[in-house]
Amino acid sequence: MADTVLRVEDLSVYYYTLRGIVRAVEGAWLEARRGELVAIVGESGSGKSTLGYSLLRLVPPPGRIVKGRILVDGVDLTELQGDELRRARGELVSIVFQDPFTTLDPVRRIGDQLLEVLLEHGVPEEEARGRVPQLLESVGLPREAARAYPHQLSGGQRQRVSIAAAIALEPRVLVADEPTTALDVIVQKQIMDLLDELRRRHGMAVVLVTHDIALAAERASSIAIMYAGKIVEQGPAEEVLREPLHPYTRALLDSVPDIDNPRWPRPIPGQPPDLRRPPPGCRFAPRCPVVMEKCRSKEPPVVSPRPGRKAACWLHAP
Ligand SMILES: Nc1ncnc2c1ncn2[C@@H]1O[C@H](COP(=O)(O)OP(=O)(O)OP(=O)(O)O)[C@@H](O)[C@H]1O
Ligand code: NI
Repeated sequence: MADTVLRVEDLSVYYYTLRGIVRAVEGAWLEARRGELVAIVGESGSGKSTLGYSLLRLVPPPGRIVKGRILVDGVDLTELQGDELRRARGELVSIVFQDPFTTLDPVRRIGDQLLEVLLEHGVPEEEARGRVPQLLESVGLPREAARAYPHQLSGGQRQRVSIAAAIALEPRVLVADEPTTALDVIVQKQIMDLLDELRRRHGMAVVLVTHDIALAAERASSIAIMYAGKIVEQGPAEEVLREPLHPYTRALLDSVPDIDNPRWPRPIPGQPPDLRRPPPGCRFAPRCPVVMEKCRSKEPPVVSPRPGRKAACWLHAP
């Protein structure tokens, strides 16, 4: 599609630990269109953050991208090096973390930190100085916040500053890894509202990494479901939630309390696999209520049984 700004193709990311190779992301695929919010949803340890960091080539050691392509506006990030990569981080794709201190330096004033982001990307000094107050205002902070140190701000205000830093260069894609998990509910809503507003204003795609399917349901236009390192399904949010294609998506939906669903939440039986020794075939096969013989030996292909929807499941494969 013409307005696709992010396309992840066949991406695998492994951690080479002393105790074995953790196949944290395997053959992942993902798409985001201009201005849309894509939520990556999955249980803890399913590889959501690893996938999110990969989009900036920021996988921490001993992690490494072992294969695949990450196309942002047609530029393959996996091929960039040095200065090109540094420029792409910020100008093409940027990230907001759960803990704003990951981005903010506790001993430097907010304004200086934002200024530095602009200067590092070649914005002339005078222009950059003029942009700092605008940036603060665009994230709902007073321009006086420039003189503050991070510890003088509340958690929500600090998250606004890290969002300001992330959008300073107007990236095409903003990855937000559990950006509101550390905040109380009211502030959580304000930060999500801010992300929505910035996304609409700049036409930027937001990739929201979250374990919270209710948050995804409320905010996302598109949902990608991740299980044990694999994207198992992606499609328009309402369709995925109303009529999931993958048995894991259904199990995940049944496992969360839902006021519209009179049934008691049913936890998914069994445990996710050890990613050092994932099962052959479909990784969900050992827990799947509708497993078939071939699921245990052959990896399901990614198919598109309906326009706009994709799933990796033998139920829908020819
Ligand atoms: N630095 C690391 N070294 C080794 N293994 C790692 C490292 N970081 C993550 N992993 C492993 O990679 C897998 C995916 O982890 P990841 O943090 O990406 O999952 P997640 O879906 O973001 O989980 P959570 O919801 O708990 O944040 C897990 O098995 C995890 O133990
Ligand atoms: Ni995570």
